[in-house]
Amino acid sequence: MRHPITLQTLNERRRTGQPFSCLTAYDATLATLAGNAGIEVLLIGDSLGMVLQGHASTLPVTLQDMIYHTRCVARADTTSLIMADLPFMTNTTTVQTLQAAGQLMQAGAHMVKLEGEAWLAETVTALTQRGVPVCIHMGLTPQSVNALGGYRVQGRNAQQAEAMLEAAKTLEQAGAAVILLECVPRELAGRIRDALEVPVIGIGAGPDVDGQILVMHDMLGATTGRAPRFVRDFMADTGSISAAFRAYHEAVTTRSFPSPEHCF
Ligand SMILES: Nc1nc(=O)c2c([nH]1)NC[C@@H]1CN(c3ccc(C(=O)N[C@@H](CCC(=O)O)C(=O)O)cc3)CN21
Ligand SMILES: CC(C)C(=O)C(=O)O
Ligand SMILES: [Mg+2]
Repeated sequence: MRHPITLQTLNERRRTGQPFSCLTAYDATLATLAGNAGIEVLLIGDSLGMVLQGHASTLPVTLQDMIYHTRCVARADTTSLIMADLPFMTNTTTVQTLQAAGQLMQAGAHMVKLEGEAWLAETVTALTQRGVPVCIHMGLTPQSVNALGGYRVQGRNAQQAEAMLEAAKTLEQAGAAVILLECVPRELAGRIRDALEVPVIGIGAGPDVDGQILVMHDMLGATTGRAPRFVRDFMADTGSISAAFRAYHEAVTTRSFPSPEHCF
């Protein structure tokens, strides 16, 4: 029997300096192929609002949408760790967040991911106390695209960088099991990683973190419009979906992805 990937696996990878790979997945077939290629973490991302549903942002995605896709991925024949995003505005109170997270866990997630910063500390503790491991998504948080004024790199000035570092420490103290950093300067991501004990996953955050994640469609070359700078098309030099997944896993675990052109 194959051993499942757990939080303990990710902690061990962090401790031994062996990066792990993560990918979004929204359906059972591609989740199975990604798991077979060795991808350690499968995220049911609310990016599905854009890549599956055709919306211009992730805001229209509902909890029911996330539950449906989590069920689909959870039926995959895989030992990967399954993480599910809490969609926009399902975190207005701690009670609401607990209920929404409970539904995602019952749909088959092993942990949940929430976008936000230090103001989430109390909610993180409440989830953790009830047996729901939490990943906090910081930096560019796409559910706040209207407040941020676009999909822009975050933490570029010293004051913002210090605030993000302090928030990450607060959230770790509150019980966060994993931190995910999106679109932050490479140097800041490395500093945050070194200040924490939990695994740090990056997307557009450079190589000095413990894991990497991409949206599956992007790494298969299926981006419509201009791809973000941090994307590499692994289909271009492989030619099959399974080979692209294997190439991505290999590039992440050997730290050949991301390279400087994918960083800020
Ligand atoms: N297909 C897809 N890929 C993603 O990575 C993704 C989604 N959809 N949907 C939800 C969010 C939106 N994301 C995005 C979208 C665009 C940029 C982007 O174009 N960023 C600029 C940075 C500009 C700057 O401040 O320097 C870039 O050039 O990469 C980044 C993240 C990440 N997520
Ligand atoms: C880009 C990743 C980190 C995400 O949150 C998503 O796919 O929704
Ligand atoms: Mg998301």
